[in-house]
Amino acid sequence: MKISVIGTGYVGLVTGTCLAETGNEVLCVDIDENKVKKLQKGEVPIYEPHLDVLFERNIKANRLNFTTSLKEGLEHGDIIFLALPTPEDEDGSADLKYVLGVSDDIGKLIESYKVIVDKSTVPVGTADKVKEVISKNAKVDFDIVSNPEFLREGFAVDDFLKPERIVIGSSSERATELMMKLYKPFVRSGNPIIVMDEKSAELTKYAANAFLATKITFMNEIANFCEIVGADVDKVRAGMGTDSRIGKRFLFPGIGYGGSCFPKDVKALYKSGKDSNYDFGILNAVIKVNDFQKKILIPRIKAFFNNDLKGKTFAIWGLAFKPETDDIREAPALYIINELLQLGASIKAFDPEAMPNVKKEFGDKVEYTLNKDDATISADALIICTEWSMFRTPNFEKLRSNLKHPVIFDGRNLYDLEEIKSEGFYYSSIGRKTVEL
Ligand SMILES: NC(=O)C1=CN([C@@H]2O[C@H](COP(=O)(O)OP(=O)(O)OC[C@H]3O[C@@H](n4cnc5c(N)ncnc54)[C@H](O)[C@@H]3O)[C@@H](O)[C@H]2O)C=CC1
Ligand SMILES: O=C(O)[C@H]1O[C@H](OP(=O)(O)OP(=O)(O)OC[C@H]2O[C@@H](n3ccc(=O)[nH]c3=O)[C@H](O)[C@@H]2O)[C@H](O)[C@@H](O)[C@@H]1O
Repeated sequence: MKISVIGTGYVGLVTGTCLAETGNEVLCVDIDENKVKKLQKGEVPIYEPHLDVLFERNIKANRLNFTTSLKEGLEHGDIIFLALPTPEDEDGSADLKYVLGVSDDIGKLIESYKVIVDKSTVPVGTADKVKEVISKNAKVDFDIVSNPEFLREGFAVDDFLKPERIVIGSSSERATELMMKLYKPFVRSGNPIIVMDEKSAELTKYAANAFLATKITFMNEIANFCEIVGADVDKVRAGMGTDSRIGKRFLFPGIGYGGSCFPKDVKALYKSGKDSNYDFGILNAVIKVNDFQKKILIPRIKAFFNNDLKGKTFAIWGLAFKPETDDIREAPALYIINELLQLGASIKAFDPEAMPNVKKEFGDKVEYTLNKDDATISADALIICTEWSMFRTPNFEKLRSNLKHPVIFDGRNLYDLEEIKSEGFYYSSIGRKTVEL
């Protein structure tokens, strides 16, 4: 089939590449000329495991192409995916200017029947708005489909190629049929394509993200309470997660959820509720707790150093909002770095993928090191913000000799308490007893 994807961010690029992989002819459109030039040369602008291999294969097969021309994109595809940003607006709602702006152009440019598929995360009612905007100028038939994307960064290719489910919101038989045909190769494993109305599809996406963010936040509060009463959250997690109604996944406490989606989507759903005179009390609490959790290590670090961080140096391991990505949007590490810099401390940071992105934001205010060990040389303490595998088994002897004090603040609970005690570290983690020196 002939497919166009408008927007070559995370979702657009993965969607375009994976749809080309199943034999479709894909043309991706982006407004960013530099990005398109790089993509045309075969450069993948994001770090995402396995994407490069698929990308190269499909470019070589001439099934995957890029342009800056929306007109060209609309001429090419029978199905047009919108993978445009829906960032947080000032009042917390999802900003629809990209989606509705492109829709307006689509209305003016389409010359034959098209299925316009919204893959961006958008509030309930957006499909109707898109339809209205396109209808203003369109001289031909078109259908709107809401097809939210559930991929996780770091596992995006696998999630797209082998989805647990595909949600299609459509009220047109013709469009639904085309979408079913397009997605057939992706559901060989028997996982379902769930067809519903557009509004339910739009809400499914927000409900899924908000539920997962709530699950994490609930565990963060349980972890905080564990510390107060002397329980161990790892044990509580194991005890809870084995109940299949609860499940083991997304129960890991830490320094708050980050990323390009959970923070903005929870806020957008809360705001949608408010706009409909519904007070999502639970989401309000999730937002507040997560803001608190992101900085939970700061008072501990201050207390350890007698409230005087001026002139102290901290090593930070992990800057990305989670492992296997270079994405730093809403990463807890950024909040911690900001606070520490304001308190007069210096930072030596290491992340296997995200350092160039952090450099764009913090410039030379942060020192970036070539490897994890260099970050710890002469630092007063180590702070762990992202659970990259390479941080799980450090050479503790080297770490002790590099650091000025054998002190670790771990926002991701990487180490066993007994082991770290026998290695002679002060160790503060989340929801577990502090190991004293
Ligand atoms: N990043 C993720 O893991 C996931 C994101 N989503 C949702 O998907 C949507 C897109 O997210 P990302 O891919 O992360 O966005 P992104 O911000 O990484 O990329 C968006 C792309 O759209 C391009 N763009 C902006 N205006 C344009 C225009 N007028 N014409 C053509 N291109 C234009 C930008 O240049 C950029 O390359 C959002 O609604 C997001 O919530 C959904 C699931 C996963
Ligand atoms: O809409 C989106 O963009 C996507 O948002 C999330 O995916 P992603 O943001 O890539 O990352 P997650 O793996 O969900 O992690 C989000 C945050 O939660 C944190 N987290 C996750 C799991 C956990 O147990 N504990 C925890 O603190 C992570 O560290 C990270 O900061 C969802 O998992 C995807 O299904 C969804 O498509």
